[in-house]
Amino acid sequence: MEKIIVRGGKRLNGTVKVEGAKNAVLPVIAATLLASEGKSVIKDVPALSDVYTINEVLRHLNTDVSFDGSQVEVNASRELFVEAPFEYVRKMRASVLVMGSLLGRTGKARVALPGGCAIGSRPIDQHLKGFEAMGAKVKVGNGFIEAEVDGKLKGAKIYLDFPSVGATENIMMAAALAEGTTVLENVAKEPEIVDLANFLNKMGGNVKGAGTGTIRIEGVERLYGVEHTIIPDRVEAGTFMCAAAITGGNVLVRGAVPEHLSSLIAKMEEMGITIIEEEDGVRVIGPEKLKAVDIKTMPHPGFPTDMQSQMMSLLLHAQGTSVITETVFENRFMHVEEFRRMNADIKIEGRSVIMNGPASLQGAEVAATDLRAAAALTIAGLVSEGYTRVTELKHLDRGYVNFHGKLAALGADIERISETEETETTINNTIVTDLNA
Ligand SMILES: CC(=O)N[C@H]1[C@@H](OP(=O)(O)OP(=O)(O)OC[C@H]2O[C@@H](n3ccc(=O)[nH]c3=O)[C@H](O)[C@@H]2O)O[C@H](CO)[C@@H](O)[C@@H]1O
Ligand SMILES: C=C(OP(=O)(O)O)C(=O)O
Repeated sequence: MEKIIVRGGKRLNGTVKVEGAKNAVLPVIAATLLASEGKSVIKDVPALSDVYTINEVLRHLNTDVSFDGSQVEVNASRELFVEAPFEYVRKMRASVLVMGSLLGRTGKARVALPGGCAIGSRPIDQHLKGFEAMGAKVKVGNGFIEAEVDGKLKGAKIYLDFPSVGATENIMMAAALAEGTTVLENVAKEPEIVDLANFLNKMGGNVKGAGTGTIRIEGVERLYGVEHTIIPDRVEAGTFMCAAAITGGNVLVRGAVPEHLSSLIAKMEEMGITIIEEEDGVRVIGPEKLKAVDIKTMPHPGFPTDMQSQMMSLLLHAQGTSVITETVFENRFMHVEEFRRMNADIKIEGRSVIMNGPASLQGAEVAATDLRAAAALTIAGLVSEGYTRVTELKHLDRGYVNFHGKLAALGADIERISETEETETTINNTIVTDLNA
């Protein structure tokens, strides 16, 4: 097992470059299944475990997929298999995103039921409602969801009960090859939805309105493999912005797109952090003291739930009482107990967390409960007394490429080691005193 060891007290300075967005690349790779002719070439793909998983799912569906660490190429021109088994869906819930493409292209999909996860129960009823409205018969049994349509899916008017990102994407992909027009209302407006729509349109699709509350998809006969570059990861960018700010540092987050980060930037400015939009990214200059603020997570353009735990680290370090209310997922506070292990003054009340800062954070061994918690605990470690060890890094690797390396390049005192290395270091008595501090 590996862990990150970080010693607090260093200011971050310099430039960090963000990768392509995990939450954009996963649906785009799923959408390559729609191309019955030609090869899809996807650029700026981050080397994340989730990308390896979705590539495996596609290979299992009878496509040829190559990945050189930054570019994915998919040839989906052969007849597709239609089943995504539990071994993939268990590893990564976003595997359900192949359902819309499979249904649109072949008229059939069989995907293992995703089940709950550490941040909530995460049902997919809105995805299925959309497929049914387009004429698919949906059956759930033996741990699988099966959807099938006689002939082709038919365009329909679909209203989502909640602007679900995954449901919007899955239905867009299914509708791209349906007969007629689909009008999808109350949809998610995230930048990743716009990236998917751009990809579908390049493939020969006809998708309008992505980024607004209503998306209109005119089904087409056929889609083709094309080249596409993934948008920068706004959550990775936001994570480094928090890391820079908490240390009172001065960091240029290269590739960060300010329009994708407007709610985070607004909150950071309220906290007294200087944000400068530069030509190639966003510069963050942390103040000596951070001001407390309240935050409520919401669908885009509201404050993103995927930045909630990193912001919690920052607010624990701020002067005064802050409240974070989580409205997107019903159980995304598992990291609160881990922050308590670091001496945080923090309590949960219903869907809110109340923090009294500034906490005198202390290094401790803490376990990541999801990918953003892994980053958040590391960020808290940057300003904690002594050493913080973050374990369960399989979560971190789902969403961050070389996280510790990028922080180290900015001046953090941080390394990633295996358990055995720590024992050896301890035996060699190099940092043993500090590690036990
Ligand atoms: C791979 C990817 O892009 N993941 C992102 C995506 O997840 P994901 O697409 O799973 O998130 P959704 O927007 O679908 O989920 C938001 C809320 O809607 C609920 N819901 C969703 C679908 C449904 O059919 N029924 C239902 O009740 C969920 O349980 C959750 O409470 O958007 C989330 C919300 O911004 C982000 O945190 C994730 O990082
Ligand atoms: C919750 C997240 O991702 P996923 O939907 O893939 O679990 C995330 O990226 O923070």
